[in-house]
Amino acid sequence: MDITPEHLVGLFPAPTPQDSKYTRGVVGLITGTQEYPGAGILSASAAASCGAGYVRYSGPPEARMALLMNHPEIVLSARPGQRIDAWVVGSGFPGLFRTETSEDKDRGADVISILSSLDDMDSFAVVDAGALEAFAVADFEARNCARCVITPHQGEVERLLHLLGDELPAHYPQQNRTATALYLAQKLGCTVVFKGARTVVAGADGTMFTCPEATHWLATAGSGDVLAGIMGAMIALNAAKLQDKPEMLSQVAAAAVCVHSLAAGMVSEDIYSMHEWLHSHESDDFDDDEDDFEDSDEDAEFSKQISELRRLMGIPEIPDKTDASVSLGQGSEDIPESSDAEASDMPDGELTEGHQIILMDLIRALPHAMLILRYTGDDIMDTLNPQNPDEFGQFGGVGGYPGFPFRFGGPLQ
Ligand SMILES: NC(=O)C1=CN([C@@H]2O[C@H](COP(=O)(O)OP(=O)(O)OC[C@H]3O[C@@H](n4cnc5c(N)ncnc54)[C@H](O)[C@@H]3O)[C@@H](O)[C@H]2O)[C@@H](O)CC1
Ligand SMILES: Nc1ncnc2c1ncn2[C@@H]1O[C@H](COP(=O)(O)OP(=O)(O)O)[C@@H](O)[C@H]1O
Repeated sequence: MDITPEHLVGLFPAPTPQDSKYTRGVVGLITGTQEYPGAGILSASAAASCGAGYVRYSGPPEARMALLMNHPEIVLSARPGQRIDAWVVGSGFPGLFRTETSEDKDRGADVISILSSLDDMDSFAVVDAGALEAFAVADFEARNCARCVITPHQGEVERLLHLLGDELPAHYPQQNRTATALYLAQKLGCTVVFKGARTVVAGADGTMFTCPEATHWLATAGSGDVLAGIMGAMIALNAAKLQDKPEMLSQVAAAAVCVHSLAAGMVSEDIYSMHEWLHSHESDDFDDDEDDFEDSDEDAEFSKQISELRRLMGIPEIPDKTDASVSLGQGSEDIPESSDAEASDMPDGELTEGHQIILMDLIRALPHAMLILRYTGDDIMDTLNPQNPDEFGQFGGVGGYPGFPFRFGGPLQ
């Protein structure tokens, strides 16, 4: 099924008086190696910026130093046996046992140990990049696999199948990504996030989610590491729910893909598809009680945040199709020329209360995810408009977003 905006509702719970840093999701990351310290920085920054209550990190000294400078809230130790809701392992590992330093090799061994004890520790894991090898070397029990989300790209799917001494059955068309993801999910008994322009997510129980096609500006080194961190944080935030309903793991993984892709759309200003997606699924569930939003301070704050997000998303400009095609940047050439019939198909720029609730959830995660993507996305920005870098002046509002933390050297320009 398509993942819809409604699937994101409730996945970013706001803190309550009963909460502590431990109840708001503890993420542990073993990511980054001497060769790829950046993957550690990107994944851990993403996890810390996506609302997790507590982030612990283990990686090479360069990554630890950068994280200390930019995210002093991250604790620089993550080991087997610690109480962690969601692990993120493997980003920046060329392979668990093909790392260069003895420290990295020790961390590879830690990854195996962690993945082997997920069920005993009530933990979940996002298994990325080099850690995918664990499935070939360790004899995981099904109960542990069920707690894993693996995040391979095409090359890693092929490599993993090769390591497993397997190949796709002949009747699986090479290009059928959905069938491939499902095959792997059922073979390994885990959730598979098969990354690509249109990422597909398959649960071992046969659940399938297709995510909206992401902006192609995401095709840049490091964006998968950011996704792993966002996903770890979202799983940790929802760990209590997932203990009761483990079948939700594929939904949370797919929702993380959406947050990543929405943030990338905003960062690259390729926002037309995101806008369309948010408007593509009307929800009747929220329309009944219009008084909910009236006459309260929360209402005022809510409206302020919604207006800000609408502004960032360019929503006010959408009703005028001509303006929209000018302002939305890459992808806007797909918007058809004006005609009454086509105009009626355009989003009308109005948000229903259902949409507003969804956006409220997104507001909690997106600005932070955007910042992380901005950090990885210097190349995106440079490539996007090499002639006129000042064009991004209009995006300066992002830097001034309420509560937006100015990390990594200040606001966006
Ligand atoms: N700054 C950093 O620290 C970066 C770290 N990275 C991490 O470093 C590790 C290795 O990344 P590399 O970029 O060296 O190699 P990859 O693991 O991305 O690629 C390994 C092999 O897979 C193939 N491949 C990659 N993407 C493919 C696709 N979409 N379809 C088909 N084949 C594909 C490549 O040709 C290559 O042979 C990964 O763990 C990754 O998480 C990368 O994210 C790059 C940036
Ligand atoms: N052409 C594309 N269009 C949209 N999204 C893409 C495209 N190519 C890659 N992506 C997304 O970018 C991310 C790349 O991750 P990955 O391949 O692991 O790269 P890296 O290891 O360098 O981080 C994934 O989330 C993937 O879905």
